[in-house]
Amino acid sequence: MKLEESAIFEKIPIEDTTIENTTSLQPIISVRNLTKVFGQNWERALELHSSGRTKDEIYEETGSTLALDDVSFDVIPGETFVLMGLSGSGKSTLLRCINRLIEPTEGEILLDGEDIVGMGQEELRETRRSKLGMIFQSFALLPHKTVLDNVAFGLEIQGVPAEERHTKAEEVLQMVGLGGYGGSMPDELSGGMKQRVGLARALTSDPDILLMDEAFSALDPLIRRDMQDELLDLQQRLGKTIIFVTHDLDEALKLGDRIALMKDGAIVQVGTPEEILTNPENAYVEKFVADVDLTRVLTASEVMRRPEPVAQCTAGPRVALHLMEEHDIPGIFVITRQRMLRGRVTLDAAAEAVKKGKQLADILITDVPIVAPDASLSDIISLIVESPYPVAVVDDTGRLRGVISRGAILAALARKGEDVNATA
Ligand SMILES: Nc1ncnc2c1ncn2[C@@H]1O[C@H](COP(=O)(O)OP(=O)(O)OP(=O)(O)O)[C@@H](O)[C@H]1O
Repeated sequence: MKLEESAIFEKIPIEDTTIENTTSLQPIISVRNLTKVFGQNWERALELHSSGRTKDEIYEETGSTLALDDVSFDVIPGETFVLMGLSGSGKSTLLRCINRLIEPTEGEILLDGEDIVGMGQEELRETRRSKLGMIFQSFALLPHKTVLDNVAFGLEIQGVPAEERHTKAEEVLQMVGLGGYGGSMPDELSGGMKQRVGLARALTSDPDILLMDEAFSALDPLIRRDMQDELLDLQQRLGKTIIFVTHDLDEALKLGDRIALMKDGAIVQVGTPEEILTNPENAYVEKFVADVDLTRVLTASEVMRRPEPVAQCTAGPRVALHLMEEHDIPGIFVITRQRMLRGRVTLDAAAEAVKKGKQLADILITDVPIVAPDASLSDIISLIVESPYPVAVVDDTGRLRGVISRGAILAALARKGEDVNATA
């Protein structure tokens, strides 16, 4: 009898929580065949490229650098899309082409269907202002202005009156956890706080898209982790589309709904963190992800068993006992009519209850450990190992999504390990 089978449930419609619904949405950004050559001799560089020369050969002959090589991808509204790759792979160039801080050599970048590459200066300025916010690694704060004025600077340039822009700036400072710091000067702040100011500044004009270039790379590891959590939280609250550049795989796996891995100016794979890890499309990706600790990537929802039948708490001990005997299992979870998890009943306790005429409620074990579907395995593994019973995975509306036992963890790790090895 397997421990993970000790839960039976009524058929609960399982809603897939992946981004499957969003794939039918129109992309907010579509990059098509984007190429960037730095240097005068770009036409010759492109000729050499189409005749099969490498980036280094092209540079040797022309002095020009092929920084982006026919890049195409879509970004879906509300997702965090991470551009990841080693130094020099073209991440920053790609990000800066999106707001045209760098002019692409060839290709299209559609923002909500409009090609930013073809825009004139006025239209470009308006698009940048209303749709795009940028956050830099170096914070790029104005040292002689207060935090409030730094945050309000974009609005000041647009001619927004002082009172209105300060009210807005104060509001976004609150949003990033810096309420009350408006009067401080940038050099009075820690690195993490400075980057919060950078984030606030980008949010003042309420852009749809945030472009973040190695935004947390200059921060100490602990502060960096805090900022990543803060960004995930903000993202959940505000639903912005984020394009996030990083060379750090852990950061990419933590923040990305999808990740594009870049090499020599080209995208070598786009996929969810799980896809990149468990299904690397080529040897380069495989090598890139070889040392990843799977427990930090897998979440509770990927390891849990999806529940099948449920015992309602109105059912009584006789029904519970019947279900357990019928399915040859030692225990069941019990839920209310609203599908909230109430607790767990063991076979022995149910038999006892029937004998003594007790009710189901009298024998419920209610301190069943509960974890959230998106909890990482590394955070919950000790809880699961120490729990005498399977742990319940419950979403934030209280719905029981599944159960995890010790065996399920080992099975999931073995499965993922096999998947990774099978592609080797
Ligand atoms: N202004 C420039 N002039 C000439 N070459 C450039 C320029 N900016 C970038 N490059 C070159 O383009 C290529 C891609 O650089 P890019 O900065 O986009 O890479 P990256 O992946 O962001 O790396 P890093 O993390 O080091 O910034 C590199 O070969 C780089 O040397």
